Amino acid sequence: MRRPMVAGNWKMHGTRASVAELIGGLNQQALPAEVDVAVFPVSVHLGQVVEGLSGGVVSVGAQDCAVEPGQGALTGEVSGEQLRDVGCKLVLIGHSERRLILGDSEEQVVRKFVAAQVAGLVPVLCVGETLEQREAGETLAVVARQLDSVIEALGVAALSDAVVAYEPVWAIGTGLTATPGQAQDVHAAIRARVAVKDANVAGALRILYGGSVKAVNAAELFGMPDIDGGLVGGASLNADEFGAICRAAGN
Ligand SMILES: O=C[C@H](O)COP(=O)(O)O
Repeated sequence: MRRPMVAGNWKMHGTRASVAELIGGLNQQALPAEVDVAVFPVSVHLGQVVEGLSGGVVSVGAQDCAVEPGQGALTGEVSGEQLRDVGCKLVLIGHSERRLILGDSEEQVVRKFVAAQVAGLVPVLCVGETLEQREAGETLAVVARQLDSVIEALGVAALSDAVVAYEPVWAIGTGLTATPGQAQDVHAAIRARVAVKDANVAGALRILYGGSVKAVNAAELFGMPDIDGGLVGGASLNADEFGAICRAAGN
């Protein structure tokens, strides 16, 4: 039985004041004990969020980490160890905005995945196709390639301490959500691909769906057999909405 997870990616949003308000709202939510809940603020707000979230019910993660471990001459980057040091438990790796806008290559994604695990962080590996790729019938091939980069470099066992997030790029921030059936098909394909290497790792692997998840569509998506929760962008900036999505994962 996989434990559901709901993760809120705050992306490049927030000021100290608005983050304080969001923390206050999150602390008032009744969150289901059977769901792992995490939020991913911008790095300059990590300390504030770690300190502000009471009771340790909500884990804190970072949106990216450096390809190199430890400390060194890498201007502008933050290492996995530094993220751990401020209280992070998880880190997003290979979000499509980093791949497509900021130029993260497959090689960098793998190096960041390694750096995260070396630092003791749980990597949340993001995969997903663009609209053009979906329309060309390439969805499963694209997702398989992104998954295989990690499996081929590190072995399938690396996924036993990781989470995968399927995020169709065309559904991110657009209000367009993959139907539960469309999402389930890709999630099942991801699990099957991992199962070819190791059925136990595949069975235990949590695969989150991301792309315009909201309180109104969360329960239906999370009700699919291979969807183990969500990676939520815009809707995670509203504590009440995010709380409702977390509760939908617990039902
Ligand atoms: O990381 C989160 C995803 O990019 C989804 O964002 P969204 O919920 O705003 O569509």
